[in-house]
Amino acid sequence: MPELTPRLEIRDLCRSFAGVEVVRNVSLSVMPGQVTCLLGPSGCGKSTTLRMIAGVETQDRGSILMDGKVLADDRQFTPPEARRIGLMFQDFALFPHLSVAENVAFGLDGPKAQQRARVEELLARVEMSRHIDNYPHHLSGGEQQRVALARALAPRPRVMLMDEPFSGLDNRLRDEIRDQTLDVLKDEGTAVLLVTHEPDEAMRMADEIALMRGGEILQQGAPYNIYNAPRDKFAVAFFSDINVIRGRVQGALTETPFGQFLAPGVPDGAEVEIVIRPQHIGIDFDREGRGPLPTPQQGTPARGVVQRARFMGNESLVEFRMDHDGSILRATVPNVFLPRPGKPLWLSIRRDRCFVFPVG
Ligand SMILES: Nc1ncnc2c1ncn2[C@@H]1O[C@H](COP(=O)(O)OP(=O)(O)OP(=O)(O)O)[C@@H](O)[C@H]1O
Repeated sequence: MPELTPRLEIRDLCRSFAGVEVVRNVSLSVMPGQVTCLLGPSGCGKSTTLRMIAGVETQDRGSILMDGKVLADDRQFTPPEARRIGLMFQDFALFPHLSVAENVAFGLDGPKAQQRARVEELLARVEMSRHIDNYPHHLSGGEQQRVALARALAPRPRVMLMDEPFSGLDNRLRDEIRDQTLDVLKDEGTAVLLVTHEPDEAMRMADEIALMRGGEILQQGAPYNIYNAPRDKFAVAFFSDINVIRGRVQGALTETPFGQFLAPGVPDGAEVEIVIRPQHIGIDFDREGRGPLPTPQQGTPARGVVQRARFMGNESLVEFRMDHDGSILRATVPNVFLPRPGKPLWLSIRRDRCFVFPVG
């Protein structure tokens, strides 16, 4: 039988500071063993949401449940230490005067031998057994982070809350520690709510992403769905650079220099924005002033002149000034191709990879 009760559920959580509502009707649930990322720009209310779940901040309205039981609502309040929630924050430092083993055992009670067994088990999981008797100042940042993970997991929390836990680590190390952390969390079956402002981190870690803006959840779903079926321009732009082409709708279609785009359900005369990621703009050569023939998949190509081309390693980012209106469009192309400024090329837009949104 699948487990149907969410490990963590929050319903209509609200919180204001000085009359400004910074978290508005936030609802989500996390199943055991699932990682949900609260993703959004700085100040959108992610940490406040996490703090309310941890119990270090109280909500104005809404409820927080664990395994179907109320932890906090307008009548009840379970104190933080009784919530069985683990915390891992970027600046959640280890205790400097305690050894690695003592740090990990800090939240444990029960017989010493049992505590020691749990400490050894977790340190082995995070590959830190050889540092068991060392002190935090002997460890690198990544090693400290692994011990912090072991410490947070030691009392077997039902839910783990993580606020930008990897942002103090350099890029290469961060990927490694993220993957390892994820493996350990999955093994333990903990439900994880992770706050980040980095889309790459959310895509890498999350089973579900809750994209936040201005205190509200704008869109929630599997990373694949959020990336490929974004609700609006903000949701597209949060994950990558975007190009925007404007058009006006007539008969559920909008006419542009790149051909027609479908705009189903948009009334005649309304303005739409066609949003396209740089990697989904196709490029073709100029053949004496002519480009490739139109196709249903790519529409009509339009000509632009290379303004700048930057080599980025795996790909090059090429900036074009379009002949038809002087606007700038950006395309990424495989790094084998680095066109010179001044070169005319033809750009086309993949119909299955662009998004058409009504303006306003
Ligand atoms: N204790 C507080 N008193 C007053 N305002 C607060 C308090 N805590 C948070 N805020 C405000 O609430 C808003 C949301 O803050 P929050 O820290 O939740 O955002 P965030 O999305 O986590 O951002 P960041 O990634 O920068 O931490 C911000 O405008 C912040 O200044």
